[in-house]
Amino acid sequence: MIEIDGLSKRFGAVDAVRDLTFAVPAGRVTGFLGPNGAGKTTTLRALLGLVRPTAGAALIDGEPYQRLRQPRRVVGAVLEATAAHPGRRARDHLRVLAGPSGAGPRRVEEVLDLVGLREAAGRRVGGFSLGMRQRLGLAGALLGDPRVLVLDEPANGLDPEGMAWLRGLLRDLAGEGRTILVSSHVLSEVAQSADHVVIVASGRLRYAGPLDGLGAGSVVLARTGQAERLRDLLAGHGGEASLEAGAVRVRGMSAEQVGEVAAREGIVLSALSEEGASLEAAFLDLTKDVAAAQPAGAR
Ligand SMILES: Nc1ncnc2c1ncn2[C@@H]1O[C@H](COP(=O)(O)OP(=O)(O)OP(=O)(O)O)[C@@H](O)[C@H]1O
Repeated sequence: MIEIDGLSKRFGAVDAVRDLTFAVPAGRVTGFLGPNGAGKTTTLRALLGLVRPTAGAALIDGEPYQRLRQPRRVVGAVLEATAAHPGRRARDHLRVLAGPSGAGPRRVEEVLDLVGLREAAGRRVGGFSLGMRQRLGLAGALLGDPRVLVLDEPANGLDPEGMAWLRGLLRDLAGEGRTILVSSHVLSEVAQSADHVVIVASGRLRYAGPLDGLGAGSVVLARTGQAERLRDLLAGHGGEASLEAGAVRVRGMSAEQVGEVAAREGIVLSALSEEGASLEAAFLDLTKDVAAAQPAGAR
């Protein structure tokens, strides 16, 4: 179980993460999503004790990373796929890593099998493709057989077959009751394996919950000369309504319900439409103000 509790991190003038709170449940794959610069890597680094929070805490099984007794058995992480020495052979790289995690040579062979690198185990890492380095990083993270897995953009460099393999592996690992947090800036990448998502933008939380709750509820657009009045009425009926160029945009109500409220109140509608919100559209909607809000060169 991972808990991010009121986490903030400031780098000079940049608020990389602002008062972020969410939990990552065990037994599921959780996608950690947000556009570039949203604060995902900073959050993951705080979770692994690599960044000191300005405020708040990032906890694994109730403890900050520094206080875990056997950290490599509790959490496995891949933050950068290129961390291995290029001159070292894949198997040797894992054997060196295995030392501190207490894993023996047999475990090294097991993780090589798990990530599909057995054939390439005797080759130097410098000649590996990005996808192979991702697999090697994952093998290293799995050495200690950790209950919690934290992966930063693990799909980078994987071909479609590699992505399908990764999805299967993550699902299997979650099925064993592990806590799996996977970051990505592309929703479609995690949508097929994650059942839970956390979305951040500009360092702030935008959504945390089940993936199917994200696209749930389509958006209704009602065009009328009395947009402000309709908006206020709909808000009174539990709809989340906002004005948009002579129209009211509504979440949380069907087109039929919006039409009924308008008819009852004698408001004439010139158009009424309902857009089924796709996951991608919901994601873009939740993060849309970011590009405009972020000064050029902030990254
Ligand atoms: N060590 C640092 N020093 C200064 N600023 C930093 C540092 N690390 C991150 N930042 C800034 O904090 C913000 C959040 O960065 P972060 O890398 O956490 O985002 P991200 O969501 O992981 O983005 P990406 O998907 O591009 O990796 C960015 O504006 C970034 O420039």
